[in-house]
Amino acid sequence: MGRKAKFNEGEIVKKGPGKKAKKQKDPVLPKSLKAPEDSLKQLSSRQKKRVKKREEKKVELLKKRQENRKNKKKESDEKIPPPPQQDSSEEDFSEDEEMASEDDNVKVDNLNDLSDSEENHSDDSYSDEDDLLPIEKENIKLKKKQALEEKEAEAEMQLNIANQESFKFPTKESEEEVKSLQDVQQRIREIIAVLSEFSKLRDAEHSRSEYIDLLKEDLCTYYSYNDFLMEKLMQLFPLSELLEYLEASEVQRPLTIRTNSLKTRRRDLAQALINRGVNLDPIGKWSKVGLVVYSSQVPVGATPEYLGGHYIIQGASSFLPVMALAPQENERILDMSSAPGGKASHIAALMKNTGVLFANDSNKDRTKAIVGNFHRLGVVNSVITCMDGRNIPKLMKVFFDRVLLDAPCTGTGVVAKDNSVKTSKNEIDIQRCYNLQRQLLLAAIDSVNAKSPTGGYIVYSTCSVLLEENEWVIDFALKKRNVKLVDTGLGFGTEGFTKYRHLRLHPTLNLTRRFYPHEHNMDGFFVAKLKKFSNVIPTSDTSDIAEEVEEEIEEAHEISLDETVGETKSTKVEKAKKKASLNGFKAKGVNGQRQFNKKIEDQEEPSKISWEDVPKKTSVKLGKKLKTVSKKKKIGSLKSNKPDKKHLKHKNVKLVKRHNK
Ligand SMILES: C[S@@+](CC[C@H](N)C(=O)[O-])C[C@H]1O[C@@H](n2cnc3c(N)ncnc32)[C@H](O)[C@@H]1O
Repeated sequence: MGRKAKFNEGEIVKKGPGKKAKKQKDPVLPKSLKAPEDSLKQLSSRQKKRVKKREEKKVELLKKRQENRKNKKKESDEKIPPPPQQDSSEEDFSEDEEMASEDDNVKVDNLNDLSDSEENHSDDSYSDEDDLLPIEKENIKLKKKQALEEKEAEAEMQLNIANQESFKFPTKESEEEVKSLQDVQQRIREIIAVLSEFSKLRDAEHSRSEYIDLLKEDLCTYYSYNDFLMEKLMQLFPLSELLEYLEASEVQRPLTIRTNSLKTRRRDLAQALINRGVNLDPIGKWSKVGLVVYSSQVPVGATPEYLGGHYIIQGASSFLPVMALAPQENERILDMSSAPGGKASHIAALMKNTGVLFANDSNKDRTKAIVGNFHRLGVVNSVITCMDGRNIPKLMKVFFDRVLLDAPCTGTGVVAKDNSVKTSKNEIDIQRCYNLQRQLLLAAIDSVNAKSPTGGYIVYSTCSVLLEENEWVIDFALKKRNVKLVDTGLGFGTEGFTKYRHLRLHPTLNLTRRFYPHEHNMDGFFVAKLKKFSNVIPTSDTSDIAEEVEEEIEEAHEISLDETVGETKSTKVEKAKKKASLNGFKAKGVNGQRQFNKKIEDQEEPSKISWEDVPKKTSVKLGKKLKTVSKKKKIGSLKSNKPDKKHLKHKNVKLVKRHNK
């Protein structure tokens, strides 16, 4: 293929021109790429001088070495007579010695020339830099800059450490001094630094809780939260993350819109809005309908596209519960608390206006907003109702394929939108919320048909970050109804809590998802997806594994008291306990948990439960306490995920057994 280039022209002896070669000359390397014949020609006058200097030095060095060698030989010839025979190793040794002495000389020379060589070195680097490409020069500059920055950072860190060490716990007098916000911020950092290495940096006179109280006080001052909410947040997040969360909550989330797929496609909508001077992008890979708006020359809530119902302004987090619900065409779906209809219209779009969508809200005024939005967005498969969601199962029990409960909540996840949340919430508000949320969730579950061929799902969501309104509500439902948690299918989000301080929640709560402003650039949000596996509502005396465990222990105890069987009391009880632990429950703690559950169930009206009420470990005591255990059985179950039938079957077996005995 083609002619071969001959870059080694000098070496090749031509055998004679070929046919082609006669017509055309062989290709040769262009002059610009060829190595310069006389490299000195290319050097500047300064470089030439330096090269000359180096050459001279080399020659001098060589001369010195030769002289040294000659002198040595002379000395050795005069002093030591040559040995008659030398073996090779000795020869090597003398040679080594010679080499070493030579090296020493060189070293001495080098040492003498140190200042010189340093000069040379800098000269060399200078000349090297001269030869470098611009990009390489830039690289060197960048490296120098980086090194400088590292040095500065190190110095700053040392300064911080020095500051940390000098942090003094404030006295009452110093506390009274008026401080700027900057001072408060600085002290927040200092306290966090002390808390991170408490044993080393603490003031021995002050306890950890004193430091934490001081930190809480400063955080409340700096971020304008009330004491109650700040304490809740401090319990939720590790300190380092807490600061990130608080900072992110100060900033509004990006403006996002959802394409109404009933009327247009995202691509067409984006083009139309770009033409109007809207700077936007797809929201992310996780949504096919979301767009994030960076800037706009027109009000996004008043464009012809908006008025024509091609999109709705909706926070990114609001997409999530509907995506988790995954509505199907021709289903019967209920949005239990749907005003102003943002999520409900998304559900209608995914149903492609088929089936029936019940959009309910207890607030009459707010339902008007649902009507308006549905008109604008072209939702035609809906029935808008205004009733207390808790009453829906009375009218439509086991009726829906899917239910969304986007529950009323404290809104602690959306402080960036509504600053008043920071200071307006207290314990009573939270209790009021979670009591209503629990009742609504049970009603939502009771409205769903477990036998739905396509569904049987309930999605629960809130825009709160508090555990009491999220995992705790779900944990309650898991105990009260025949539902189990399933994957939300969202593919991202932080796992829900299964442990919180000394509270232990159902292990599957890790399937729920939390969303945070500092992690996901969304409002604080919670999503859980439940699957109903039986339409039977467990009654209060329906038992569960934990109860069975207690029964077994009780039974064993009764038997041992009767002394009808050969086995001793202790062995019977031990056997039962073993069986219990095999069932996955420890006998210890069950009773305590039960008492705690009862307290929750009794809370129809808001009342104060502090986390300290949660029992850590309460052992089931045998003997006198047995009566109390059996009384409590009537109150409720610890976990009612088991279908009733199975349980009753089990009970029957047990009754027969007892009868036989
Ligand atoms: C978080 S908002 C719902 C937002 C709505 N899902 C959306 O995306 O547009 C909670 C709603 O619950 C309603 N609500 C409060 N108590 C209710 C109850 N007992 N039954 C039904 N809805 C209730 C409120 O009126 C409020 O509109």
